[in-house]
Amino acid sequence: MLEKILATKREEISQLQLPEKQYFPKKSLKASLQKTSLPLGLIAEIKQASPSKGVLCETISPTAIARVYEEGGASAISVLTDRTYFQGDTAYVAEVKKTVSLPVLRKDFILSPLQVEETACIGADAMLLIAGAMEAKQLHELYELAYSKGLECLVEVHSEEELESLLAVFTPEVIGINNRNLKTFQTSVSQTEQIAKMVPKEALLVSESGIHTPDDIARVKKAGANAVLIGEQLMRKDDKRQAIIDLFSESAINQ
Ligand SMILES: O=C(O)c1ccccc1NCC(=O)[C@H](O)[C@H](O)COP(=O)(O)O
Repeated sequence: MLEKILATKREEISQLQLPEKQYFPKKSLKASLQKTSLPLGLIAEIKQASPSKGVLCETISPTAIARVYEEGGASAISVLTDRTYFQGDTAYVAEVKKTVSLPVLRKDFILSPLQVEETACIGADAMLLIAGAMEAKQLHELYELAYSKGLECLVEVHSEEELESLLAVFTPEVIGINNRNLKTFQTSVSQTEQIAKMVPKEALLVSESGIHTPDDIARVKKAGANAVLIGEQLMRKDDKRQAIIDLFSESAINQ
């Protein structure tokens, strides 16, 4: 699946024109995740559809969702900007930035320096880089370019091998372990439990995908995660604020 998405993305990049630059106060993803009021940091995701689950919500208001996520205690908002597979939009980033004071992570398949430029133009604070999408050396170049433009990166791995290749080149400040197998689409927090041991202590660790219960959160926290990235579980709920309260119930997580 990742190959199919990346092929579409390469096609889009060949047509990409930079939008007008949007200016917003910068917010640090890493700092915000470190000073959470919840038992661990929460990157709450705005995602209308996905390749694995199809359409999650017929219509969405990214600004209304972002406001509720902020009220619920999220540390950052992840905004899907890919249109083809996730029904996202690059315009959502600025809309969310105008609405909340949290850092905004642009979630897309970033493969080229031009997309890094675009990410800075649309007003994001941070962007995703996927280790499985390119060589570690190329990822490092995009990472350095992003930081030179004031953007932080969430660097995502799906396996021990990917993390090993990455660490041979550099140690990202924020590392995500994605619990979703991109071939089968199955998710399991045991991915985080397995790979977290290899994450250097100086990196901030985010467990991503397939987090649906307080027990999932308790397990990844115990494995060493500093934060979680949650999409579907929140997007499917009408009362997203209550959904955050239910997921992060202290007693369930700390038992
Ligand atoms: O969500 C998918 O189906 C998907 C398929 C292929 C590549 C990426 C995909 N998702 C991107 C994500 O990383 C998730 O949206 C994010 O981690 C949240 O996951 P979830 O809480 O399971 O919605």
